[in-house]
Amino acid sequence: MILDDLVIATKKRVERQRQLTSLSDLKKRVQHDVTRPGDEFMTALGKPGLSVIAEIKKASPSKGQITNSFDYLDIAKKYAEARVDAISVLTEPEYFKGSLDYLTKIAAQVKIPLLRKDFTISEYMIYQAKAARASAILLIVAILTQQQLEEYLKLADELGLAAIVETHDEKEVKQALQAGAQIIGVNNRNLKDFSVDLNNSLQLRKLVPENIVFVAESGIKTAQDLKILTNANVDAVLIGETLMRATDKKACLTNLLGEVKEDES
Ligand SMILES: O=C(O)c1ccccc1NCC(=O)[C@H](O)[C@H](O)COP(=O)(O)O
Repeated sequence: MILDDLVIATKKRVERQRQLTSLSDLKKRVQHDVTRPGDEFMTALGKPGLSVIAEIKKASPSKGQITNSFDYLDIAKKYAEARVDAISVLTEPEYFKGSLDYLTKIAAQVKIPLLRKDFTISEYMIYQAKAARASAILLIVAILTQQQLEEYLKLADELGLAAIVETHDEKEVKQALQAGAQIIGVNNRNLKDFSVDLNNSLQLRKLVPENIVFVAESGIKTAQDLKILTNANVDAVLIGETLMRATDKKACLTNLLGEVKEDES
């Protein structure tokens, strides 16, 4: 499965990075940083009404290269102008053509909570996220043991970072809740065959208590999709490809959110 390949590639990448910057050096870099950007991320996603996390990604395993026009700073500024609630930045280089450097540079210019979207497999990557000025990290249940999930949630909290705990099915939602996740994401993309089904979010929403922030991820393309998810009491949506392919990102967001905003007002 693609997740296995992503984990192997990530382990190799982190090993190479450790040769350049040790974990103890990374820890020193963040030791005096007492900010808690995760709190803003949490507030942004949990506010009344539907919140939007807009994603910045150049490529993906399911779609290959998504766009040739990839001025990530300009895209982040456009998202900020459109008043999205948070931005997700792919930092995985091999399959998504991302970079942690993109996140650091965006954080320096755009004052919106940032999710480091990567395949977190070690505490090293959580310290990296803090040093890069992320507000939140992604923890994918399918690639972690229960013990890792709990330890990484605790470490993220100690560093003032929020965490989206990503799930795909009922069993994983239960694992996320048991680990104490405060934000649960449901990925609508089946990572075995890449098919997308919004019903996955609709079904699993029922298993997540109201006090936990619920994020629907992947395959969101139309205003009707957003309306359905809003009616199902989803707190936030993560939208990638649809926005990356839009030449006018602000107009695309306005169109997507049109009916939802009308209903909220
Ligand atoms: O998108 C993929 O091909 C993919 C494959 C393997 C692991 C993760 C993958 N995608 C990451 C994501 O979760 C999406 O980037 C995110 O949910 C946005 O999805 P979309 O709006 O469909 O671009």
